[in-house]
Amino acid sequence: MGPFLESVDPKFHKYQEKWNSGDLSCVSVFHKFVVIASSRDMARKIFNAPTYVKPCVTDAAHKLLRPTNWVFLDGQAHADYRKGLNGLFTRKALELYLPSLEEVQVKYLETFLDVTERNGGNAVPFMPHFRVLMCAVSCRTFVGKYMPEEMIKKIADNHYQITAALELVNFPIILPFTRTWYGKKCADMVIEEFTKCAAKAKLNMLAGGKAECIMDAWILSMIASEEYRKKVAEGVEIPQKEKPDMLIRWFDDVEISMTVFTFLFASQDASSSACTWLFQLMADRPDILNRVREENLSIRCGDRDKPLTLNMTDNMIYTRAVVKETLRYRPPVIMVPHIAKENFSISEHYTIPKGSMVVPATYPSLHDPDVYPNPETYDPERWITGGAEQQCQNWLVFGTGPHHCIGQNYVILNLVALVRKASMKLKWKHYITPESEDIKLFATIFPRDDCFLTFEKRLE
Ligand code: HEM
Repeated sequence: MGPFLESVDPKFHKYQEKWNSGDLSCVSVFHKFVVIASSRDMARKIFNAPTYVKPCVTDAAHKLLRPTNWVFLDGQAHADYRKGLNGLFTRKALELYLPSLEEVQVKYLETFLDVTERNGGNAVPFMPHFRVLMCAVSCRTFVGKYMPEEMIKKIADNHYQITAALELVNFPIILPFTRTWYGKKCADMVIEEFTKCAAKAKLNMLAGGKAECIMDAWILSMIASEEYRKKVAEGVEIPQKEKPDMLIRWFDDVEISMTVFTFLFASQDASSSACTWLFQLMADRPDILNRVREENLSIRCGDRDKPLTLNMTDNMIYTRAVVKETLRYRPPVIMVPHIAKENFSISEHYTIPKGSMVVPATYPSLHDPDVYPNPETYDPERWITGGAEQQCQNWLVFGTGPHHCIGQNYVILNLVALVRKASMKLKWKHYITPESEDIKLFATIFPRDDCFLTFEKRLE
């Protein structure tokens, strides 16, 4: 029962103890045998062993995301489905979403001023506000303006319940009024909302509307594939250059909704975690924040309101280093649960039994002193003049192998754009408490005190 209670209320230092106990360690939780891999090589072996393991997120995820969801596909079926989604995260696609992303960031950053004012200038925990900001940015990027504004706060709040339902190992059936039960209700609500958005997006794209979000881009790609197939069936000669890059089938509204929901599900906690640490670290290190601000003013020739382009972000060397160092120093996803489909001989001495949960950890690789000297020091410079950029094997922030994070370029863009905008528009102060540096686990990691901040407008 002890390990089960620990998995319901996980403690970061308990995981650290496990990682430090050896490359592989194990624990029995309730009805599951769990193997934890802490070294870089063991973790990579698991991420790259699709014949033996598949991701299982957590027990409850199947119930919440629904068993037919694409993320539970395995092997070739997964690779094929994913190929149809890759186009939604290319440079060309990100360029489409960038103006809306910036617009939402500006709007929600301004609400931070109201929060401080409403609280009489006193610091309050900002983690919940960062969650709303990230939810708003994600929703606009994923489903555009098809979703009413008032739904955003509701979805952010509901998503919190979904995350709460995702203990590593849950009671096997959903009992009424438990966290899993509330989580399932919330997930169903979001899927229903996104289904309505898919229907609206189809109407808009079929009427020749301009693509502004992921749903639009995906539907345009479906339309292009349908038109191509129709022409081929009619015997029309089509030059190779007019053939769509990727031919995909027509997806119904619920399928679109469930897939886009996986993007929200995968991004909401991790992005909120990264955002919270980013604001905390920047407040604690004004020297670094000033450099970010100076870099951005120089790139936009002193015009704080010049719209952002991808070319500009390519030149934000220091700002990108700040984001990468934040993700290394406080990686939002510290482990990625998998399930063993077969007996898996992970080393000469040990075979993981079929049916076990197998959990590669990312944190130890990202804090390996041989690879990132002084790993407990937050030092963006290591990405510029140090050798951090070359240490690809240890960069497990977004996993690796067939299920590596599909949203990584998008989220780095989002964070770069955010810290850049905030550095030019706002000043913020961190009220350090004894728990500010403690790591709290809530699916991802957060400062235990939820980050007490105040914001004021930057006038110069
Ligand atoms: C800081 C933010 C994020 C972090 C740290 C993060 C991290 C991860 C990690 C560690 C995995 C597992 C990779 C593996 O098994 O090898 C993953 C998978 C995934 N992520 Fe992210 N992620 C972030 C943001 C996002 C965003 C914004 C999206 C959506 C746009 C997204 C979509 C996904 C999806 C769909 C998967 C599953 C991919 C598959 O199974 O093929 N993530 N992410």
